[in-house]
Amino acid sequence: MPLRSATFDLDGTLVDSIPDLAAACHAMLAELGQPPRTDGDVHRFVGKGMAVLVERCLTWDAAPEASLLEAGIASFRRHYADINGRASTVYPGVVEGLEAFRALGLPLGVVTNKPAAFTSPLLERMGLAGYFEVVIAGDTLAFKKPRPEPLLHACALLATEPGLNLHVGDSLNDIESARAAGCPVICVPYGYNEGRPVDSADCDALVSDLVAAARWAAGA
Ligand SMILES: O=C(O)COP(=O)(O)O
Repeated sequence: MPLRSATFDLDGTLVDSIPDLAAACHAMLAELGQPPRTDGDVHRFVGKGMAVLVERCLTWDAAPEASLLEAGIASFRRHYADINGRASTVYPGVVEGLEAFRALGLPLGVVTNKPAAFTSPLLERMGLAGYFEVVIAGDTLAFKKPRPEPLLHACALLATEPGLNLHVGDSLNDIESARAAGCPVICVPYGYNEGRPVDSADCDALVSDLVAAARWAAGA
């Protein structure tokens, strides 16, 4: 059966947001007088939403105290609101790929673990907002990827069945969420997978970029 819609992960799939996420982490840690992290650490820590990113930055021998974590989240929010989109870039092939998906007549959505307060501003600043009919952020629902709910909600809003919605992501969070929701899922290899290379065995296909993803969708 031909596909009826497609959804996309944001960080690591559409946009390389590590420079801004890392800058906000550096500013937060400095403000709280905590040991610094490298950009490489932040690259490994991104994936399960903002609170987990901050918690991982603050975890050395043990998890941070609740009050420190709370202060870290508040500080990160303030800094990232300022920085979000400044040094982030759209990956090569994304605009051409989204145009190709659109040419297939598929309505498109974003399903990200990024909080809503940062998702729409980033899509706007990157010039991508107009491609998407539906945006499900990390705090739109009570559950994030790898739970299936965000993708199921996107499918309902896109008026499609999960089995006919292709999800395109960069990580095991995307793959597990799609598998649990019953969506076909393909991955790009250039994003963030919490420090591991994404494995072609786990998804329906590993494609070099979104142009190749649209070619795969056309043949599905
Ligand atoms: O905010 C995160 O942790 C990751 O966001 P993503 O789901 O767009 O990769």
